[in-house]
Amino acid sequence: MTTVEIRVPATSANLGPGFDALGLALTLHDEVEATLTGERGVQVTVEGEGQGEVDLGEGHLIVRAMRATFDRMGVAQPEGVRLRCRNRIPHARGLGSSSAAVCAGILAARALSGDAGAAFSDDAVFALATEMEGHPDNVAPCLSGGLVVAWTDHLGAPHMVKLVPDQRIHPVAVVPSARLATETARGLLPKDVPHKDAAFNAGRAALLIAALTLRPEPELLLAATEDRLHQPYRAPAMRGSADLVERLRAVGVPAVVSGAGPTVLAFPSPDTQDLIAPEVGNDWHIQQMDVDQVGATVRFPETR
Ligand SMILES: Nc1ncnc2c1ncn2[C@@H]1O[C@H](COP(=O)(O)OP(=O)(O)O)[C@@H](O)[C@H]1O
Ligand SMILES: N[C@@H](CCOP(=O)(O)O)C(=O)O
Repeated sequence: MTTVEIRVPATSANLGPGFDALGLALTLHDEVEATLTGERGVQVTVEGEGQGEVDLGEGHLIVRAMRATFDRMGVAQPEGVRLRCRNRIPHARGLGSSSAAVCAGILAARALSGDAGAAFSDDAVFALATEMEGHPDNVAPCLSGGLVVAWTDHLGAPHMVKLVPDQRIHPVAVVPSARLATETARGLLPKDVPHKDAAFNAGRAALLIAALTLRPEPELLLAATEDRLHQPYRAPAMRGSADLVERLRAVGVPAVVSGAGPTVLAFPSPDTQDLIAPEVGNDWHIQQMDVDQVGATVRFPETR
């Protein structure tokens, strides 16, 4: 039996104006222990988020990502796979749970594949994860940590540049009990947007990089986190999140919808961090985070 332990972070995509382009890795992690058992069949146990909800067989997202990776590497599918999942990233809240699961499966399969795994590059991992999950703005920070600019070239290949946010950036996630599937939220977007809104977002996204890495002052972050490309169109499906973003911004706390929502991500300063709780209702959970600078990790446990 060979076992590998994978740790993958939550991610917040878009960050307001950086729709499908910017993402931040957060210090909230899922842990997966993956074992090739040598016996036939798939065994999955889940503790925490998704327990009692996700498929425990071949339909489990991590199993599917492992299978896709063995196929892509040209490695025979193993007889048996056992997964022990300890999940902390809430599902369907805009914190990149599906991206974390896909990255965990691909990294596990690579680590368990000897020479074929060693030949499977980090770029190949990034490409397969993006192909499976669809959002390089989640996948890239999940794999690399930090603040990431991600894009896809004319051939469809994803690329990333990792940046280090200023040490004064301490994101706060405000997570509702309500869920919204990313696919549903994407369905609300229009086919075309006005040119002036695209220009508005281009300027704000560029400013956001400057504000997050060099000048994390509240006034700059407030301007830099404005968005006209996705949040307004998705607001009817997450009225509570849209209202909370508006209330937080009104009291001077830069706030955005995290990913496709409905979690709200805020960037308070030491002066404004106490202003968040009074704006938040009972069925929301406030989680103080930090930026995960490391990204996904792979570790072989010591054999006894
Ligand atoms: N750790 C996991 N194990 C199995 N399935 C998962 C895991 N994380 C996410 N998923 C699947 O992905 C779905 C959420 O994906 P999605 O709608 O893209 O939201 P999110 O913003 O959380 O990524 C879950 O409902 C579940 O089916
Ligand atoms: N850019 C994507 C990001 C989706 O992130 P998720 O964490 O909600 O899956 C989008 O906005 O659709």
